[in-house]
Amino acid sequence: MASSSPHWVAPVADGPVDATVALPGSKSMTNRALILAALADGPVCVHRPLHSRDTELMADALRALGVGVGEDGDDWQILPGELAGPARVDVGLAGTVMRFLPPVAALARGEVAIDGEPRARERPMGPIVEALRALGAEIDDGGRGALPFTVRGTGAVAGGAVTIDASGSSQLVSGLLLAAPRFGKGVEVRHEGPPVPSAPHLAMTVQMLRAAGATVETGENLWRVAPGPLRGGEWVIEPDLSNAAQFLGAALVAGGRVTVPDWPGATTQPGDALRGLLADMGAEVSLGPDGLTVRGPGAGEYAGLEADLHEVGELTPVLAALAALAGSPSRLTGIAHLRGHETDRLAALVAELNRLGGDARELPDGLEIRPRPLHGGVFRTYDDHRMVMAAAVLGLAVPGVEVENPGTVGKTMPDFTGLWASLRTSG
Ligand SMILES: O=C(O)C1=C[C@@H](OP(=O)(O)O)[C@@H](O)[C@H](O)C1
Ligand SMILES: C=C(OP(=O)(O)O)C(=O)O
Repeated sequence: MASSSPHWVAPVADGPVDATVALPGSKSMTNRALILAALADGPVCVHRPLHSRDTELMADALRALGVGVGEDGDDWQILPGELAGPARVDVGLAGTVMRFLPPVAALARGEVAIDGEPRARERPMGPIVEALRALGAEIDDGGRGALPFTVRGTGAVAGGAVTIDASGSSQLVSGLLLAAPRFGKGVEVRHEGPPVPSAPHLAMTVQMLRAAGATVETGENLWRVAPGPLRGGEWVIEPDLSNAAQFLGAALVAGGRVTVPDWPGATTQPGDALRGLLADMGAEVSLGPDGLTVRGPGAGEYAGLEADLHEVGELTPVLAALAALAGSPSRLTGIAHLRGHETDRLAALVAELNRLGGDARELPDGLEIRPRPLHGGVFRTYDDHRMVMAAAVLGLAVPGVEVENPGTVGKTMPDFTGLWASLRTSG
């Protein structure tokens, strides 16, 4: 996202925090609900959706294909229609749009041209393009196996069995599964290759498909979706628990308490793992009627983290910031696939932590971070919303952290700086 917004100086905590922070809806659930609604056989209301760049891009993409997406207050009303091109779809830098939309485009009649930001053209796409072709779709990608490409839909996809290597992104599987009830034969996806990351996101896909009425069977590295209707109705989107990381983390860095209300008792969101991860770092974590409460001791007073984050990779940037301010070293592993995220997150985190005087280094599949006294300076964000969030966490304890292009946080949290300011005043 090209932007020249001025730097944001991340506020330093002037004492322990004592805050309750209500979070916007989950990006992952909102964009799944939009896809399932677009393919449903009746109208759908999505309650408490996330309104952010990634979800607006999804809504616009579906509108371009002929789906009615209207606003009713904060809710989204979806009116499925006949899917048709010609259309142009901009995926921005949204992994969920670039992997979930092409299978829907393949169901449309007509041409759908799909492109995104320069970095989107570098993110893993080849396996889903190949899989869609094997399932009967026609896609012209100029042989690149990447964006941009044009899907030439006939109004139907045959479906059937396909084998892919989804080690680069779980979204390659989720995208195929979400549209599969509308494929003639449904789909059987088999993964072959190094392990697929982000297991909770795959569970979310399966759970939401079933909630919409689809028949889904799963095995080891195997997912089967039967052809059949998806029902209209209602979705209630949970708060985005991955975006809770920086707020709950503030309690560790500044000391004090942070509560996130409406924390679900059971969820497929990977952010739920924060309960265990922050407890491992020495936070006091309790889930009760008021939500999830985390109490922490302050920078330097909590432990580093030794964790395999393969299943919860999107938590890494904030956990890395916490690690840099911990009382002992950290080793975060299982996250080689983060090199294909919004930016190469392993390289970006090492570069920016070390620019502030930190001691971080890349491992083949992760990061090793040794706490050191940090100083202020410019923190580059590489069009990555979670780099802004990581910088904010550092800024609580380090004066003068100047965050470049803070507006990029709007990918999933347009009001991030406003909510961050509420940390210091609410309670
Ligand atoms: O399906 C989803 O909603 C997501 C899956 C994960 O992708 P990867 O498996 O590519 O890491 C995650 O990092 C991303 O933020 C959202
Ligand atoms: C990896 C992420 O996003 P995307 O959906 O673009 O893959 C993320 O939000 O951390």
